[in-house]
Amino acid sequence: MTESISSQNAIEIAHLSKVYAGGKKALDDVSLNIPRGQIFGLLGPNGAGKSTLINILAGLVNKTSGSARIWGFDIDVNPRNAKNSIGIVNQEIMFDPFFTPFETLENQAGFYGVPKSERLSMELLRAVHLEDKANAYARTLSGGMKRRLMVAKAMVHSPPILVLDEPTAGVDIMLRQQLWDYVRELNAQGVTIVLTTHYLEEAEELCDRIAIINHGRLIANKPTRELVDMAQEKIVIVTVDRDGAGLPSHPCFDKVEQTGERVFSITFNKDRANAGDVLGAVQALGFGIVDVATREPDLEDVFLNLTAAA
Ligand SMILES: Nc1ncnc2c1ncn2[C@@H]1O[C@H](COP(=O)(O)OP(=O)(O)OP(=O)(O)O)[C@@H](O)[C@H]1O
Repeated sequence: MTESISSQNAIEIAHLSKVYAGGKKALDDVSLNIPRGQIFGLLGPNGAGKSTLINILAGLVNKTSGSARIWGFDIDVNPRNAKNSIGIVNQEIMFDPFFTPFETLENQAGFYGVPKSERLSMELLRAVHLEDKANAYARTLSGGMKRRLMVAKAMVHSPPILVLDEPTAGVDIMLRQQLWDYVRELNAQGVTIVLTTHYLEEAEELCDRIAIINHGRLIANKPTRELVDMAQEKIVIVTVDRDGAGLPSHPCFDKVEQTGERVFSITFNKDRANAGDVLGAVQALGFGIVDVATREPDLEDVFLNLTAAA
């Protein structure tokens, strides 16, 4: 494979648009660079366009306009090299149920032209904790096992980029953790990981950088920490010293919720007030404060704010 000389980016997407037959605009002028060596999260609500983007990179959907380069290879000019540079785990589970996991990986390696002596089928099965199922029929595997087999299948040609489209949907928590351990391990070995997930907590924990797509448009693309810091809302939870008909409104409060007996969860905007202002306001309304806790905003808050505003 001719090594690309172009840049430090694993994937470069410029002005990518997709209009499906029937007129649905699934991607609208998306430009996005995914740096090499990262775990990159692509988030967005249902129908935002994430799968369309990934399927264009996989060569499964034709773009309407724009360009994309994978490991420096333009998907139009050099489709074969582009395809060889990426392994994709789709949302749907796709393999022949009559082959064993070992045969499934061997067949896939053959499809990519990997010589027999260079195949890694058993190593891959071991890595995804399926070595004891190597010779079972794939149709007898559980949902979580099938998904892990899909990940192994995407890695048979040792691509420098692994894309996981909702890889943990329907996978229980323990297996999800094992899958992420493997993904982290691959990343530590230098594989660039791109994943879409609905689990914001997971994205926050795993990803170096996160892009958010909404209605086919890119609405954010930042290091995870910066994105989380964008949350404008903060929450103070106060326990007051007496029963009342609830806390009256106050200019400092964006939202007040009673979450327990004498316990109120008060949301405020960190640009307009601080926790001291909020507590002062509670006291000024005639309540004594017995206890205080704060909750930091997380990615879910940012996500909801951004997608609601867009
Ligand atoms: N083959 C198709 N023909 C017409 N419209 C399509 C097709 N595939 C997807 N769409 C539409 O394009 C939009 C984007 O869909 P896409 O599957 O890319 O979103 P997504 O972000 O992956 O959603 P999800 O998280 O639910 O998988 C949706 O409105 C969808 O209905």
